[in-house]
Amino acid sequence: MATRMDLDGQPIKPITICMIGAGGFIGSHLCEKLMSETPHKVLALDVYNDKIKHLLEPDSLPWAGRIEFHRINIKHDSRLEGLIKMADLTINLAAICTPADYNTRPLDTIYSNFIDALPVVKYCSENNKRLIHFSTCEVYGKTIGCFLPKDSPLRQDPAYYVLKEDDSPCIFGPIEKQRWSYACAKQLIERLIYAEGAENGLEFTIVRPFNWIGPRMDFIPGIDGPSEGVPRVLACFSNNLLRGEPLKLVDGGQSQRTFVYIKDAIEAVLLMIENPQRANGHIFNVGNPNNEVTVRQLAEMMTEVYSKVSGVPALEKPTVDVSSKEFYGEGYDDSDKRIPDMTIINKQLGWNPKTSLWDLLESTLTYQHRTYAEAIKKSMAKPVAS
Ligand SMILES: NC(=O)c1ccc[n+]([C@@H]2O[C@H](COP(=O)([O-])OP(=O)(O)OC[C@H]3O[C@@H](n4cnc5c(N)ncnc54)[C@H](O)[C@@H]3O)[C@@H](O)[C@H]2O)c1
Ligand SMILES: O=c1ccn([C@@H]2O[C@H](COP(=O)(O)OP(=O)(O)O[C@H]3OC[C@@H](O)[C@H](O)[C@H]3O)[C@@H](O)[C@H]2O)c(=O)[nH]1
Repeated sequence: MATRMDLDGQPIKPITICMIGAGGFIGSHLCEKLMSETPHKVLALDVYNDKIKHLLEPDSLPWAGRIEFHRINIKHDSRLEGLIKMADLTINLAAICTPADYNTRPLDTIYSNFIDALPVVKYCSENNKRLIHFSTCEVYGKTIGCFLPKDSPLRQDPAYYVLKEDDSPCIFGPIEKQRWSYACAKQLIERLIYAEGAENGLEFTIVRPFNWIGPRMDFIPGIDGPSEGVPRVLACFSNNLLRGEPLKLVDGGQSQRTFVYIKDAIEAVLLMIENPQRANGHIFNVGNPNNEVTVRQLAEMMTEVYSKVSGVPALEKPTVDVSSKEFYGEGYDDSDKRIPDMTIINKQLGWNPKTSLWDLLESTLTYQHRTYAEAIKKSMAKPVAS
């Protein structure tokens, strides 16, 4: 492998990375990238490893010996500090991060996103280890614009909706809207990491992902996850399409999101890993401001793309409305609009997303169809036990 150079033309030394939550959606793509394109070593920590099995076996893989899986629940495992000490850099991805859990399992959500992340921050700070922590775009909460009258022309002004790391406020709903338990826990851990940097010199980078999507995201209920489970929107809509059911639009599907292809976003993370002098002390939005749609438009586009890649004609009525109370239960609330400002990541790392929403849906839904269509067909053919 040729020596890799950083953005300042300096050779990059191979490092050891302790990756917590390496078996999840983002972790699996990051491990794949690090193994196939870099000389770095990964200590992969998670309670599951299904999504990285293809990187761990067999022993003949070109990167054998550079990735080690440790089945660890960071809530209670004394091996955590030792593994952080063995590494040059820790990346913490571990979290409960599906909205269906925020209002129905608020305690688990708060513990997972704040309490369980505390020892990781502490061990990094005490042992002078660099930390890349995964936060979320949800820390911005709602836009200022959504509080303006519906017909206010200011709603069209980017100053009222574009989300900037060093400028935008974090606006959450009332405590009884437990949806915000996740955003609030993430905000507090960000503040703690920032304070460790300010008071104790911790070298940190905080990542705020804006709806990264692609293959291996979450699970398909009843196939590789619980039948009653509610994953994030990509997997919910994929599941509906695979089963030939209408896609459920929560509260009319009016909320807006920007989606970025996981493979584009992983490039940004690699730049952070390999350019510490440019990434340390920063909070980065990582998203694609050009890929904005309402959830309704996302449903329509996914329906069209799925029909193209699978050859299965779309339903006459491809969507159905459902209330958030019915779909998520009491205490749900929503972010209205999420457009990332890209100034800081552009300036520090020169990163820009590349893939259009149509293209990323085409490759992702091709993957979903290939991976799940047969299994769904079989499961639907089975008689239901009475
Ligand atoms: N995917 C996105 O668009 C997105 C958006 C915003 C924020 N994030 C953040 O990025 C991170 C990764 O997200 P993801 O999409 O890969 O989610 P994911 O659920 O696929 O991955 C999280 C992984 O952490 C592991 N984990 C959770 N608790 C653990 C524990 N106690 N001990 C060990 N492992 C544990 C899980 O088993 C899982 O494999 C999360 O912190 C999430 O909040 C993701
Ligand atoms: O079947 C569905 C699922 C979801 N939705 C809607 O689709 C939108 C997106 O839902 P997602 O499940 O992807 O989750 P959100 O974008 O709201 O939050 C996510 O954002 C950033 C991360 O921190 C987390 O991964 C998650 O909190 C929401 O408005 C939701 O109400 C539907 O209309 N139908």
